[in-house]
Amino acid sequence: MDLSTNSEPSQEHDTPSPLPSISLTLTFFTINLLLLTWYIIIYPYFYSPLRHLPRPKNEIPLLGQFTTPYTKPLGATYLTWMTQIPNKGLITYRSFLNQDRLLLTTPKAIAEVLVHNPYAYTKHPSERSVIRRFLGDGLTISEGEEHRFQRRLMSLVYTARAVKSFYGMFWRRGVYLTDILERRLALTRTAGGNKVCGIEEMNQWANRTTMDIIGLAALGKDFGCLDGARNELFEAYQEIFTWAPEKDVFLALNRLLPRGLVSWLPWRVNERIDVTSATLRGACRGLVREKIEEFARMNGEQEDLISRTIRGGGWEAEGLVEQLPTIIAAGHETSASAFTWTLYLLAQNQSAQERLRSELLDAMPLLSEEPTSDSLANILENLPYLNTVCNETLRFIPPVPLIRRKILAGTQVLLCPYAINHSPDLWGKANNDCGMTSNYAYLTFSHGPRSCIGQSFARAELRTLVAAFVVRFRFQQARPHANVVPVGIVSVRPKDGLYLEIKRVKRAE
Ligand code: HEM
Repeated sequence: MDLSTNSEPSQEHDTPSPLPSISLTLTFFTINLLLLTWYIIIYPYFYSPLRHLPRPKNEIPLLGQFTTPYTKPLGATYLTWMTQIPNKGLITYRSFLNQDRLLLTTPKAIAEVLVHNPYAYTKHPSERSVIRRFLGDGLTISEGEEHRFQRRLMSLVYTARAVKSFYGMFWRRGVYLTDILERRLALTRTAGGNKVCGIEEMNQWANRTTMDIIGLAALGKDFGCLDGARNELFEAYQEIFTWAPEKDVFLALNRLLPRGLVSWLPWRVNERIDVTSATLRGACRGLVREKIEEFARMNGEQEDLISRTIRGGGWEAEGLVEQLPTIIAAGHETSASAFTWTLYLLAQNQSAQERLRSELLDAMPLLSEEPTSDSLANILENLPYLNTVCNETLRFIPPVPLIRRKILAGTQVLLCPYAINHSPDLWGKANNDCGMTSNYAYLTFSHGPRSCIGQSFARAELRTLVAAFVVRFRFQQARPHANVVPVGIVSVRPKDGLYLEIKRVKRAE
């Protein structure tokens, strides 16, 4: 008996035919290929309603336009397009895999999105999901009625009166920073004999200062960052906001792939986000709990932002936990950026620095040893050159590089503060012709119901820190030929730091 022939039929029965699985796989690939062909080629080139709008030339098929070369300020490419491509308020371009983008270029277009229909143009879903992963459900990502409600409650807290009451604290922190730097200078002098100046990386000092300030303003709590105390909250924010190429890839993938998919990828960036956001949430939960207990103990008499918020009513403890990471993030990172870039521009322009110093030194006798918030506000808000320097820096290098909104099946609408703030059409073409032609020519703090709620706070903080620094130190760029490039995720920082050579201004001056 031939056993081998007997066994053959049973083998045929046991092994399933590969045909169904092959055809399933083929169907899967064909559907995906068709979908990709539709989204990447047919829709953008033949159906997109944006396809007839003005657009830049030299697009690379599938790769689209590269808008962030990292050798120029973020937004420089948009500015070039705005000045070179004739348009009536809208320029379109294709990004990676031919995703449509829409750049707004005129006051009318900006007003339509930010002021007339702010809730129709929602924040982009990918941006919201990334911010939610990092910072929770704060004001920056709420929409519609929920946003209106939260904004109304929070506006009661960021009043002009509240901001004025912080001037004394801003000043003390500014002076504290300069005291620390002066002590470091003294050490350099001892070590280096006659050396009378030192080199400091100012962006990290700016971050430490504004983090301590937001801790005191929001919670009445000194985070001790200027003293070099280890602070897990500060470290988590630094990790989030420090630019790295892989973070740009992460953000790009979030815009490209279905929401949630990127967070599944076994990738270091995902692991770090989980760790840092858990740290932030944990720390903020603890801080809110402490604050609520203190509020009850002290009959709600404190004047910090969270105490005022609790006093105003309308929030559950969990709601405050959701808001706090955003308040701290929005309240310190952008301010540090503004302070850093002001120092950078003053280091570039020594005559402006001297002029500012002399205005401040003339005003200083009016200040007592321990000036009150009211006296500081009265003096600093009325110094013309100080305010010009701060306004101009905020215009010239706006800390928030891009404002994004959504229309049409996820198409991104882009408003670029850098490009708008520099537009020759909106600011005049020649030096003697400069001046804002429209309120919307200044986009640093955005406009409308979603504009920066902390604008007055940020302006007061900046003018006070700049004043405290400039009266104490004369400074210049330590590496005069270094190309200091603004890069960033949420706000722009100098890519390789800002190294300043600082020198104590003589006391008699
Ligand atoms: C120079 C410093 C600052 C700049 C340039 C700045 C800029 C901006 C911009 C452009 C927006 C709109 C973003 C968008 O719509 O996508 C915004 C929103 C916001 N900012 Fe600021 N900001 C600064 C400082 C601050 C400070 C100090 C705080 C708080 C203490 C703050 C809190 C917020 C909040 C909570 C929002 C969200 C508002 C909403 O969606 O209703 N910002 N900021």
